[in-house]
This record gives sequence, C-alpha cells and structure tokens, in this order.
Amino acid sequence: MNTQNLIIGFGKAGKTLAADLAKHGQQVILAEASEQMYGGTCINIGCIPSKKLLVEGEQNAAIADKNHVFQQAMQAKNSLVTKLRAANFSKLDALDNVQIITAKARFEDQNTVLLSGRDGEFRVTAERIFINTGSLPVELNIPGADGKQIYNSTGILSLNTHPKRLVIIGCGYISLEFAFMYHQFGAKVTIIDSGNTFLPREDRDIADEMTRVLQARGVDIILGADVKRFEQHSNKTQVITSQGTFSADAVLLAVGRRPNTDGLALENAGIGLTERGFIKINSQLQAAPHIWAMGDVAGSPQFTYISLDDYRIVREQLLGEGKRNTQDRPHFPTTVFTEPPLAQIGMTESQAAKSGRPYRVATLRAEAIPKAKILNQTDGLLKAIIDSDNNQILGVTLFCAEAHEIINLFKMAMDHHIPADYLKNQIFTHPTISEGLNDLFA
Ligand SMILES: Cc1cc2nc3c(=O)[nH]c(=O)nc-3n(C[C@H](O)[C@H](O)[C@H](O)COP(=O)(O)OP(=O)(O)OC[C@H]3O[C@@H](n4cnc5c(N)ncnc54)[C@H](O)[C@@H]3O)c2cc1C
Ligand SMILES: NC(=O)c1ccc[n+]([C@@H]2O[C@H](COP(=O)([O-])OP(=O)(O)OC[C@H]3O[C@@H](n4cnc5c(N)ncnc54)[C@H](O)[C@@H]3O)[C@@H](O)[C@H]2O)c1
Repeated sequence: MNTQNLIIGFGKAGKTLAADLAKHGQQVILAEASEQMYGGTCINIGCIPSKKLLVEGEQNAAIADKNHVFQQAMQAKNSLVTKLRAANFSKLDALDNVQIITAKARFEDQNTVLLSGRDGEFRVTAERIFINTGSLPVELNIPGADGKQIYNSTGILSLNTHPKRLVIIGCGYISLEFAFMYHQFGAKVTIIDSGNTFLPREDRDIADEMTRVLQARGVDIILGADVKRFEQHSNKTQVITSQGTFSADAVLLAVGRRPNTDGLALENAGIGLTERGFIKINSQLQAAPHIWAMGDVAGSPQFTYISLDDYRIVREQLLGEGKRNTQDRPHFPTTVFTEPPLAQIGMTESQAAKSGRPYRVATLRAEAIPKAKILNQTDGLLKAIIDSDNNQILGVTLFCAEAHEIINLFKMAMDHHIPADYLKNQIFTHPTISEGLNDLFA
C-alpha cells in the first residue's frame, strides 16, 4: 500500500492532523494498535474517564452507600467512554481520504512500516510519517509488583470491586486526582512517595494548604519512603516500605509515564531517542525530514492540550506558513483536578526568587470570596507573582473552586502582557470566584 501520510497512533495530535490533511485533499492512513483505544489515551484511559469518575463522586458525596456510588460512577464512566470512542472512530472513518487500520506499527525502513493486526499484515510505504504513540505507566521493578491487587491508572479506572483501603505510590497528578476520587468513593487513602518534599514544584504555602485539605479528608501522606516489596496475604496486600508497612485492598502505582516506543523498531528508520527514551526531535517536531513525532512520545509535556498544540506546529509546516515551533509556548496553564482544583501558569514564588528579578507576591485566601461561601468550597489559596518594575504578571497559582476554568484567562493576559492593574479594576460578574481577582490584584 502507498500513501501520502501515515499516522501511527490515534492520539489527540494524530487524529486532529488526520482530519485536517484529509479535508485538504490528502490521503491518510491512520494505524491504531487497539480497537479499545480509538481516540487515544485521553478518551479511553486518561482525562475523560478520570474526570467523569471524579465528578460522579463529588455529585453523589451525600449518598451514604459508597459501594452504590462507586458502581454507578463506573457505569456512567463506561457509558461515556464507549460513546466517545465510537464518535472518535466515526468522525475519521466518515472522511473519504482517511483509512483507519487497527494494527500495531513497526518500521522496516525510513519510508516503510509494517502494520500487523486483526485483519492481517499490511506493508505501507508513506511519503510522510507521523508518530503519535503516547506513553505508558512506569512500572516498579520490585518483588510483588505483579500482584493481583496492584494496578496502574488504567486498571484502577476499571476496578470491579469497591476498595476499602487504597494505597497510592507516587504523589503527582494521577496520585492526587485518584486520592480525591477514591476518598469520595469511601476508601481510606494513603499516599506514599519516595521524595522528601510534598509537591516539590509548588510554593510551600500552596503545598501546605493541599496537605491540610487532604488530611482533613483523612488522607495520609507518607514522604521519603522507599517501597521495598508487596506481599499478598489472603485478600489484602501489604506495602512494605522504609517508613513502615501499609495494608490495602487495592494499590495504585502512579510514578510517572514513559514514552511508548515499544515494538516500533525506530532504529530501522534511523530515528534517535533521548536519554529518557523519548523520540529525538527538533523544535518543529521532526525526527527526520519526512518523519514527525507528536505528543507524549516526543517528550512534550504530558497533557492532551499540548499534544493538540504539537499538531498545530506540524500543521503549520504542512498547510500553513511554518511559523510555529516548540519554543514559542513558554508558559501554558496546568490543572490538577483535586477538590478544589490546583491550577497554575508561569512562575511560582520560589522560581521568581531564583530568577533574581524584582517581584511582589499577592495572596488571597479562597474563603474571602463570597462565591466560595455560596459553594461551600472555602478551602484554598490564590496567589499571583508580579514584576514590581513593570507590573507584568509573572505567574499565577489558583487553588480554589473553578480554578481550572479561571486559569485560562491568565494564558491570554500573560501572552498579551495585560498588566496586573488591569485585573484590579476589571469588571467581573457577581457572585463568581473570578471577581476575587479584583482583590487578589488590589
Ligand atoms: C489517568 C490519566 C489522566 C489524565 N488526565 C489528564 C487531564 O486531565 N488533562 C490532560 O491534559 N492530560 C491528562 N492526561 C495526560 C494525557 O492523557 C496524555 O498526555 C495524552 O493523552 C497524550 O496524547 P498523545 O497524543 O501523546 O497520544 P495518546 O492519546 O496516548 O495516543 C497514542 C495512541 O497510539 C497507540 N499506539 C501505541 N503504539 C502503537 C503502535 N506501535 N502502532 C499503532 N498504534 C500505537 C495507542 O494505542 C494509543 O491509542 C492524563 C493521563 C492519564 C493516564
Ligand atoms: N490533570 C492533568 O492534566 C493530568 C492528570 C493526570 C496525569 N497527567 C499527566 O500524566 C503524567 C503522569 O502522571 P503521574 O502522576 O504518573 O506522574 P508525575 O510525574 O506527575 O508524578 C510521579 C510521582 O511519583 C513519584 N515517584 C517516582 N518514583 C517513585 C517510587 N519509586 N516510589 C514512590 N514514588 C515515586 C514522584 O516523586 C512523583 O511524585 C503527569 O506528569 C501529567 O503530565 C495530567
């Protein structure tokens, strides 16, 4: 088979590029390893199912029968994911110029890829190849890690039995979100991390507030713990660490995600890897003049919207003026979907201190905002770092209700150099959390 464009992986960048190229009259073959993964990680085993479970848990917090809440939430999540997966498939399948082949890709040379799947083997020769194969959970190479109650994020998203005690190894994005989720499902949650500092990238006042919020929910946080092994005893797993032994009926491993280059045989195409195993690319995401990598596998920050932005960079080269590259997104917002959510953009206070530039810090407790009281969500802290010479916003951390929505305003404000004074006097609707920005920037 010959094609102009072969896209490997149905991730955010790949599927968006496939549709765009096809609409511009180009031929596209999209290879996806699994029919359970049409739409990629986000739709099937990432953002969407995790946020659906979080919302189901929050909305049903008052219901005492937590097993019921858990089972209902799983059903609602499964139903949503099934619909979205089908919609993702149909949207591309409906395009005349796109052929989806459910098969695993393996490079034979710079232009030839062997696709092996349920319908047999296809040798595809392509003018251009785009690799969008995502990432996989990092595994722990310690005794007992293959135990039946040890899960990664994919497994824990589809638990059949309601856990009473959940131990989470790692304290990053996945850990925090699942800690809140399973707390809402009535589990006693313990977080164990090898690092000595809780949320090392955050300022201490924000990390302390998150600690307080977690502890108020009965979540235990164990830091500086070396996890030595897991032991299965009847229907319980013992997590043996340098800081003691913890008992669980489910253990979540959330210690990071590694690039998924498994089985691609990239060496056959002369494609190099970085020290950490990501595909080596230039600032326009090229691994070779006719081969691009996008999303998690390219070492881009592991977010769906960054994979989408990688698509924009590649699209600009193929269909636009080629002006975009990975260097022109210096700051972008992030959100950990805890309760309240923790959203951030730009510098933290400690980064500003290290930068040596003059700055001032503005803080506001969430409880000072009337809408937080209406919502009964008075936990949290808002924080802004402002250049004291020119009044530019250097960074914002919002740990409060609606933070995940409001943070997007600051991407615009910072990109367009809107000064801090503007927010002090901006007219906001009332009662809203965002009107608190008048006070934060006052
Ligand atoms: C639990 C969880 C929650 C998350 N929550 C968020 C969130 O709230 N917000 C956010 O922005 N990000 C979130 N992320 C991160 C986000 O999901 C990823 O960064 C994003 O999905 C990566 O997309 P991608 O385009 O790199 O590829 P992916 O979406 O990972 O797609 C890669 C595809 O390639 C396929 N594939 C792999 N190898 C081959 C091969 N050899 N041949 C053919 N096909 C292959 C895979 O089956 C897969 O479908 C979350 C991740 C997880 C795990
Ligand atoms: N809301 C979101 O945008 C969202 C949600 C989930 C995941 N994600 C993306 O997925 C990525 C992966 O998430 P993650 O939580 O797996 O990784 P992470 O990098 O966010 O956190 C990993 C944690 O594991 C700890 N750790 C590493 N090795 C350990 C060990 N041996 N023992 C104990 N602790 C150990 C680290 O100290 C760290 O706290 C995130 O970095 C993020 O980019 C995003």
